[in-house]
Amino acid sequence: MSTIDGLPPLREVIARHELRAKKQLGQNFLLDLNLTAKIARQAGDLSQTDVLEIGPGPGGLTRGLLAEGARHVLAIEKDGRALPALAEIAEAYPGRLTVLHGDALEIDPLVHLTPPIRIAANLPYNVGTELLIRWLTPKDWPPFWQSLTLMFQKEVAERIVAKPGGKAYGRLALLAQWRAEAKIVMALPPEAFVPAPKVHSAVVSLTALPQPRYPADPAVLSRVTAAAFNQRRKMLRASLRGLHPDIEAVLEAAGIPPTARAEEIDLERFCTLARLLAEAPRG
Ligand SMILES: C[S@@+](CC[C@H](N)C(=O)[O-])C[C@H]1O[C@@H](n2cnc3c(N)ncnc32)[C@H](O)[C@@H]1O
Repeated sequence: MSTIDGLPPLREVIARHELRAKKQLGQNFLLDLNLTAKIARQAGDLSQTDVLEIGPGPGGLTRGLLAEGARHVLAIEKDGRALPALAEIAEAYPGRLTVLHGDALEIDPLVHLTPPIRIAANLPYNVGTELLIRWLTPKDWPPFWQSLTLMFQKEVAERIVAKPGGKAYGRLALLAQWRAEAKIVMALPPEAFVPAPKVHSAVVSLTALPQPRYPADPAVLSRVTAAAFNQRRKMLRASLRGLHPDIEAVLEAAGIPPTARAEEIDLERFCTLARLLAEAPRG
């Protein structure tokens, strides 16, 4: 059977390299190359771009990214069993695929990448969320990446793009939307993966904004949103009491009713609150 890139079908690759999915590595593979090419297209024009891919596994998404014209893909994979399959792809795309064997949480990929850089990944959800938070909270902004195209459990994807007023809205939404444009671009049912996970999935696209949507000090904003959402059912005058001796006055100055709860407050008002707290003497 031929495939869109002329390499063997992924089912055959997996069988030949005995890549039985390991649960502890969160392995749910995408084997449909039309689907992986479609995900790769969501990452935008890749022809002049280096792509950082985390967790390539047998290489379904990697092949999608290369077939869609990525200038260079740097793939970091923890499971050594996947390396022979990835080496075959590297051979088919000379000079365009570099594979690093290791834990993406411990490797600094920057030395291997040339800007502009985009990131794409279908990762175990716990690793994905931790990396997302790191990518969204660098020391300086704009970050090293232009866009993130990431597969998440549907419920996590909904938390990233959530607007005020619902259960999904919280720190992750504020963090993502403060300095990036975040949207869900694809929904995938469990059967899209082998083996099928228990949950539905979605691809989230995040494009870095040149500067934050509203000015605020990142550390103060983080402190305010942590305090507000750690006790999300309390009124803000109670949950934020430790941040200022007269928190009610500061809330009112920010246009926030002191009796409101965190999930009712939009990003702009959280940023105003963070600015006022940064100016005011600490309680
Ligand atoms: C959900 S599978 C996806 C594989 C492939 N991208 C696909 O779409 O078919 C997640 C992949 O991430 C790898 N992985 C898990 N934890 C990792 C980590 N900390 N660093 C790098 N890769 C990791 C797994 O071995 C696995 O290959």
